Amino acid sequence: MTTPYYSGIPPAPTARRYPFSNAVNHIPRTTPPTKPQETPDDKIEQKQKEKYQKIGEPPLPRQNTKTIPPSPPKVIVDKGRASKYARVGLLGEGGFARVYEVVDHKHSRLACKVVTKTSLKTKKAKTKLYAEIKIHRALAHPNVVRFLDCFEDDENVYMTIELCPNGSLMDLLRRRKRFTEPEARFFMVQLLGACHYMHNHQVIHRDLKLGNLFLDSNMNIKVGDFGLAALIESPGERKKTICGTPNYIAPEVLFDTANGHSFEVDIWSIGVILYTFVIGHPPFQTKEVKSIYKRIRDNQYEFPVNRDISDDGKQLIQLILTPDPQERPTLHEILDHGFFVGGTVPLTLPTTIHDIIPKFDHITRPISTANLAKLRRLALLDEDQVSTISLPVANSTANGSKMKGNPTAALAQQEKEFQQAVQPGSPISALLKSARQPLVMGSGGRGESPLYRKLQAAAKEKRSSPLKQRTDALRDIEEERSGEGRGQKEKDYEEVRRKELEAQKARIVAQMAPPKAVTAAEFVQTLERENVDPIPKASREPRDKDEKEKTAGRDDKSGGPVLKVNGFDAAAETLAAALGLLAQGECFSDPREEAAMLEGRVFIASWVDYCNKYGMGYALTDGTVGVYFNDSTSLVLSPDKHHFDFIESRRGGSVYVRKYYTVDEYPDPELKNKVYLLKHFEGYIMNRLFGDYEYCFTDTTRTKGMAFLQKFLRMKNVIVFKMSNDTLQFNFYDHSKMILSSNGLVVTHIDKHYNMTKWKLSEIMARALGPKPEDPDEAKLQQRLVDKLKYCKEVLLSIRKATELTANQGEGAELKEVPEPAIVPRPSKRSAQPRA
Ligand SMILES: Nc1ncnc2c1ncn2[C@@H]1O[C@H](COP(=O)(O)OP(=O)(O)OP(=O)(O)O)[C@@H](O)[C@H]1O
Repeated sequence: MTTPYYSGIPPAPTARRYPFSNAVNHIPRTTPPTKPQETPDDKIEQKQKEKYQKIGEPPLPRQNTKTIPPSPPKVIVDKGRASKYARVGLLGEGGFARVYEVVDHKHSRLACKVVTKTSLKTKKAKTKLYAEIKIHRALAHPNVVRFLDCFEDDENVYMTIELCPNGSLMDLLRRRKRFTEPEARFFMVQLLGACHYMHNHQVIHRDLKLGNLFLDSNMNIKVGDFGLAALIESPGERKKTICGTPNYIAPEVLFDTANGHSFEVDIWSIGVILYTFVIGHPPFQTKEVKSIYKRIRDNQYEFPVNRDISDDGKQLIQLILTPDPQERPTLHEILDHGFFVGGTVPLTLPTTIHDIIPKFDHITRPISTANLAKLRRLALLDEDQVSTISLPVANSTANGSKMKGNPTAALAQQEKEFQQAVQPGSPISALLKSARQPLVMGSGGRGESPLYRKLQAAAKEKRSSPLKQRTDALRDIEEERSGEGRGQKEKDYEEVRRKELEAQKARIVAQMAPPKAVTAAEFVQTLERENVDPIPKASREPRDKDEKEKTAGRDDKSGGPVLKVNGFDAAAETLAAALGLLAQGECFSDPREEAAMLEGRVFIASWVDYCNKYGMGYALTDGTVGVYFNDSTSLVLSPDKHHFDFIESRRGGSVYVRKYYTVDEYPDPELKNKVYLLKHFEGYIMNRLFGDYEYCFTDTTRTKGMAFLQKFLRMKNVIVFKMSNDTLQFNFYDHSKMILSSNGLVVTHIDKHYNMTKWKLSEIMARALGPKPEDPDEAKLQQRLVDKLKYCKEVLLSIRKATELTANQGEGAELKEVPEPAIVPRPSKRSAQPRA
């Protein structure tokens, strides 16, 4: 960590984020002007720039000179292909482009990068665009943002690319502060896979950083932004351009300009990224760019003592952040490090990691080993083919004809076209035409570079591996070459995910469910046949004095704490306050919201109403299954299916007493029938109702104190559940749901297609007060959220009124006479049947 490899004073920071001068082999090596770009480092750099300007030092790498471009048309038309894209929302903005979500004629959601033609006047801007199209469109890997097409109209150039709806890892890190090591392993394997693919195809990314790692809908990494990427044309070729983002730049880029740099710069950035994942900020970060460079030169960084990082993790970071590029580990050496092979590796990550620190206690060592192997395969890490002539995909010209002649002639032709296309005044169409030509490389590959040798050695090792493994790999490579590979990989990925989830579900069901899934009618028949009449209609007599004393307020196997119940009032008041302010044009806010956002994960995922005989059964999102029996007692089975809590309400539902047992051992024989029913409910719900929703997970760490249903109430448009965790859930009969947690401060909305969004109440109110979103879907959702909140408030106020009227009449299903609120959010198009 403190071994300086480069000596001397760091050069004046003339390092500019050249987008392209060395990015493609046949592009001129002139120094383009600086490029405006937004990154998390910009603030620091801007300040630093001002300072340098005052003291007469050279400018910093990038400048912020942003102008707001006009919006592209609502319907973007690719005249050449007669395709249309409806613009539905702005995803983000860089220094170079604005990125929109668009929908094509097949209703596929894509991202569309829009660059205004007015910003493409300079040779530098044209060069960057050329590089981005040329290199990016030639790459096809499951962990690289897919480049789809590019076209122009009078105002703009458009690049359609794969949509990454979960933002970038920088956004995620900002929310989460840092990631757990299992998450870091998952992300790293995918990043290593993408990098392995790029390097095998002679591409150096040169700007790997959290802001350029995007997340698809399944939280898989997709490397994007190839504006600084470069091709290594001939063996041992070194790049000389100083480029990158300060925190992530390798020392040889800054301090060894004479020798230049190569693939190892990406490996350095991977080390910075790993450190950032687990520590929460980049290793060399300081307020001033100059001191970042100094720290990079001196290899000066440390592991904060208050961060819990494994020895393997530390060691791997130290190995990667080796100043001498030749000493850095290869991508495979990184993967084979103990950090990966000895640690917990999840196969997938849930989208809930945006807000919640995931737990991986259920992943055993053998599962981790299997997951790592699967992840490696899915990231194509075990394929070592080295491309020396041309990249795949770009094998036809813009007009569809095949590239003819030898590579040298083709290269010369491209160079000529490029030179003409980037001249000031030359039309953008000429640039695009040239950029869409297949990417042609000089012959020779990377035969003499150390990295190439290492890759060859790895490939040789692979060739000597067992026949089947080799055959599988070859088959995959074949698929990839035939153009179906990528689709197939994605299918494989989905398949693995599906199988994993099915296996998980099967494991749970196998433990407790009856051997055969029963239909609702069979279920009732079975109980009748076996003469089970487990639920006394009247509440059970209170336990004897001794038992009460033994159990009340205790938190051990036989007795639990007395729980106090909050009514519906708190949420009603919160909503009334927020909506009242909204009516007056003012915005609601509450300082507790931030912390409250971490709550609200556990709610009802599925339910079944057998109140005509036994009670209400339900499964929670964390894997808990409960039954709220007609006698107002409840049994809740833990997600590990081995423990249960028995809960009785006292004093008309104002307190609850909870006792903890295991399904094999409980003292009260009277519980036998209820446990029997609980198991049946569990089998029924898990087999037939419980879905593979993104918001569901299995919290096997919770073996007692599970959340439980306290009250429920059916109304014309909705069934309302009140949970013990201060959550109120409104399930509308069109299958949409509103979940109010932390007494209404956090609102979770699930639409009828099971898409979940989670909001602070103040966020919804602020949006309602702001301008109407351009995106019609977003505007619709915004209105719907406010309407539904109004409805929920009316329901809660009605309940309060009814409760006052029927005071002392009991709880839960007894509250039948609640008047229907006057306003109804949206009439249900489907039949008013609950899910059961
Ligand atoms: N494929 C994508 N899916 C979803 N959002 C994206 C995608 N690509 C980019 N974005 C969003 O758009 C923003 C700008 O994109 P990007 O960084 O590629 O633009 P740029 O102008 O080329 O950047 P730079 O200034 O680094 O050159 C990103 O920060 C991200 O929020």
